Amino acid sequence: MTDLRIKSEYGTLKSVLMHRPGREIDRLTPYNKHLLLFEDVPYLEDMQREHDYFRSLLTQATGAKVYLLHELLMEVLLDRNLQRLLLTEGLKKYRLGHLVDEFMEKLSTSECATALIAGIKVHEAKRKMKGLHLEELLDFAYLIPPIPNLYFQRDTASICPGGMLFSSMRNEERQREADLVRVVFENHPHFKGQIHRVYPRDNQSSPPCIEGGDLIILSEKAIAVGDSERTDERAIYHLAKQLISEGTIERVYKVQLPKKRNFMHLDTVFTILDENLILTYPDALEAVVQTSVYTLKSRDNDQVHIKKTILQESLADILQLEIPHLQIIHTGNGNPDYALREQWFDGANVLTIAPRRVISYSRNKHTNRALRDVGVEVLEIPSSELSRGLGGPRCMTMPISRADF
Ligand SMILES: NC(=[NH2+])NCCC[C@H](N)C(=O)O
Repeated sequence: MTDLRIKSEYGTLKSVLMHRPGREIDRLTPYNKHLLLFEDVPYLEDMQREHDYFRSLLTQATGAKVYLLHELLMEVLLDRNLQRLLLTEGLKKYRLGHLVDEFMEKLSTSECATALIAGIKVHEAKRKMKGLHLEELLDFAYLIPPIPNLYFQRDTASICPGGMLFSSMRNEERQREADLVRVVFENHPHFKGQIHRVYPRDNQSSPPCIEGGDLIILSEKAIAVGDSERTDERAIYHLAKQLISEGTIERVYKVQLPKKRNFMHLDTVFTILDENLILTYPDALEAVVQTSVYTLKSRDNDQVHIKKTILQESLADILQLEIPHLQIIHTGNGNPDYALREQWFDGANVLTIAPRRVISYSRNKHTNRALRDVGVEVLEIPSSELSRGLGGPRCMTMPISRADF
C-alpha cells in the first residue's frame, strides 16, 4: 500500500475529507462567538443546505469521493480504547476525566460522536445518563465543549508531496478537531498504514503550532508555509528539516504574515489554480513582512543540517521564480474596494478541483468575473451562512488524493 501524498494544489480531486456542520453550530451565541472564532451566529439549517450543495457540486464535477468526518469517527469509536481516549481528551478541559467510564457505559456510539463534536452540557448529560453525579455543576455548563470550526477541515491536517502533517492548533478550542482527525487517519481501516507522518515527528504533548491552512504546495519539490497568526516559526523549521532530510522536498518557503485575523492563514492570501496560475488578494501579498527559504546545508551520514536564507525579493517575485510563466489574478477584479469586501468572505480562498476549475462563493462576484475572464471555470456555491465562520471553499476541504497532473 502506498502512502497518502499529494503533489499539487490543482490535480483533479480524487478524494477529500469534509465535515457537514451539525449541532455544534447551534452552540454559538453572541457571547461565545469570538472565543470560538466566529464572526456571527449562523442559522444551521441553511448552513447545512449550503454545505450539501457544495458537496454534491464537488462530487458531480469531479467524481471525487467525499469522506465525511462524522461517519469516519463513528466507525473509529467502535474501538473502545479509542473511544476512551477521545472522551478523556474531551472531558479534560474541565477536569472531568473521572466521568469517562460512566460516559462509555451509558452513551451509544452515535451519542458519543455527537458529544465529542457538539459538546455536551450538564442538563443533557443528566437526561441521557441517569444516575450521573453532577449535583455541584450548573445545568448549562459544558462537560465537553463544542468544536464549531470542525467544518474547516483544511486546518486540521495537510497532505503534501512528503507525507501527512497533523496540525497543532493555536487555539485550544480547535485542538480537539485536529485530535479527532489524527485518530481517524491513524486508525480507520481506509487510511491506517497509509500515513507517512511528517509532523509532529515524535509524540510530544504540545508541539509548536502549525495549521493546515498555512501550507501550500508550490511544486513537487517546494512548499510555502505561512508564518502567521496560527503557525510558529519553530514548527516550520521542524517540518522543513523533516521534509528536506527525507529528500522529497528541497525548498520550504516561510512566508511571514502580519499576525492579523484577516490574513490568518496563507490560504487567505493566495491559492493555486493551475500549474502557472494563482489567485491572490493584492493587499495581503503586499503585506507580507518577509520571505525566507529553508534548504539543505549539509548531509553527513545520518546528520542533516538545513539553512535559512532571507530573501530580498517580494513574494510575487519569488512565486514567479518558483512557478515558471506564472500569471497572477487579483481578487476584486482590480477594484480595491471590491477586493476588500470580498476578502471578508475569503475571495482568494477558492477550492481548485482540477486545473483551471474552481469552486467559489457566489457572493464574490467580482473575483469570479476576473477568474472567468482568464478562462477559469468557476462553479458557484451559496454562502450566506457558511461564510460567517470566516473561511472559504478551500478551508472547508482537506484533499486526500489528487490526480498527479
Ligand atoms: N484555512 C483557513 N483559512 N481557515 C479558516 C478558519 C476559520 C476559523 N473560524 C478560524 O478562525 O480558525
